[in-house]
Amino acid sequence: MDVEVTRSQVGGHSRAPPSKSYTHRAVLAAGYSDGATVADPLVSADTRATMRAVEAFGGHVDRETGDRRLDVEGFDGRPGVPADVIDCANSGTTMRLVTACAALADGLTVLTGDDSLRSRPQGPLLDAVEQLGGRGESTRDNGQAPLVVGGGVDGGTVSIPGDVSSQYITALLMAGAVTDTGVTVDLETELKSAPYVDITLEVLTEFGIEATETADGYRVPGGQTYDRTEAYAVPGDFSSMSYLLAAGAVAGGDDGVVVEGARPSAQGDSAIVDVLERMGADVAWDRAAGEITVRESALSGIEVAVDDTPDLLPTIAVLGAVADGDTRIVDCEHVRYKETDRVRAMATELEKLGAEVSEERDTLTVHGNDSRLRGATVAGHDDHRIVMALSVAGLVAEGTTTVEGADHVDVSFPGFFDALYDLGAELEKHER
Ligand SMILES: O=C(O)C1=C[C@@H](OP(=O)(O)O)[C@@H](O)[C@H](O)C1
Ligand SMILES: C=C(OP(=O)(O)O)C(=O)O
Repeated sequence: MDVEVTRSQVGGHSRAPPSKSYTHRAVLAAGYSDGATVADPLVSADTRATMRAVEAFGGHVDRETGDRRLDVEGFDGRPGVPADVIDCANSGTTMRLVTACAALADGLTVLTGDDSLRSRPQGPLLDAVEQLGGRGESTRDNGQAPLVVGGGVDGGTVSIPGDVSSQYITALLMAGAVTDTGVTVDLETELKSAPYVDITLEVLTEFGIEATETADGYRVPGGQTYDRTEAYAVPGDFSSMSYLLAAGAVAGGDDGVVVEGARPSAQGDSAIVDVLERMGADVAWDRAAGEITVRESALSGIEVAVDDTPDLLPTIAVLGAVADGDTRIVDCEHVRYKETDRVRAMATELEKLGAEVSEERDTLTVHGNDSRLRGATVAGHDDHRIVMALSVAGLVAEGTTTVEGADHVDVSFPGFFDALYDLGAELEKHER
């Protein structure tokens, strides 16, 4: 599907979808337990991949209750050996979290995914599994999926880089809790995307699991049991919210956009509020009500480090393309290891819309541009975040912007275009 977005104003209330990161963790934590309910989950292509994995390990996810609740029967600590390969589709989180889980099983698990996921780095996590005495192999011997994992690991100490993906640490902590001796993770380099490990620690606590930060990394004691009696409620997703908030800041008029479901949580991507404020946007977060209001404002370029918030890069790049002066997005090398190289993809596509952009390995600079963005046909790079960010740019670009491959929003925000349309955006979907 392609989507044509015509320059238009937006306004009104919109509800943030539930958090992808919390949903993945809650569904898998429920899988490790003897059963639990996840309330207000995100049901999207990525979280469905994690549900499939829980089922492959011997659990069951009852989706009959619809989008409001998932009743998960667990595989009760140790996963069974799957009867078939596990297809993680486009979801890096699923592949990493499931790799460490599969290392607990007595037999072998084969994990694969789509073209994008089969090109993302898994090597450091496979090494970690081997350091724990398990088997962690890439079938092509290139550190990428398909993977073969197993060996019934029982705990130990691993050294792992912190600057490729925090999901490796999340994976090891979640699996480590049910090993005999626990897992100590020593970080070889500074941790990027650190707030995602905070999300993990929060969810682990909610499922009765103890894990702590140490001087060199993290430690989870073994012999623990995942347990949750009350339904676990998933908060709203700040990465998804960033597109709605950016839409309000660039095209929201005087009334602006109000995003509901913005309850404070461990999500680092709530930094989007601060970024908007620093760029000069009229933005206010009522934390008690869980509502963020943003009105259209003249924006100025700033420097933003995205070491903790990689998923905000496409949104900030679009804000930078509309702002006066340069926006420098620094500390962004790890954003190249996502569904696509998002630094390169945003540079390429914003240039098609008339923005001036320069790219270094660790920095993306969007130069202030007096002339307006102009509508063009842009590629979505089979990446939900690129599609959503470019669609927001389409709200301000002169004329019409066609975003190709727009169906990829299903990965994290299936209702994205409906939400934008309901806010008043002029857009048309075209099946290819
Ligand atoms: O753990 C998570 O839920 C995530 C961690 C981040 O990845 P990295 O840790 O690989 O940067 C983030 O980009 C991804 O969207 C979700
Ligand atoms: C990178 C992302 O997710 P994952 O790593 O789970 O594919 C994302 O949602 O932007």
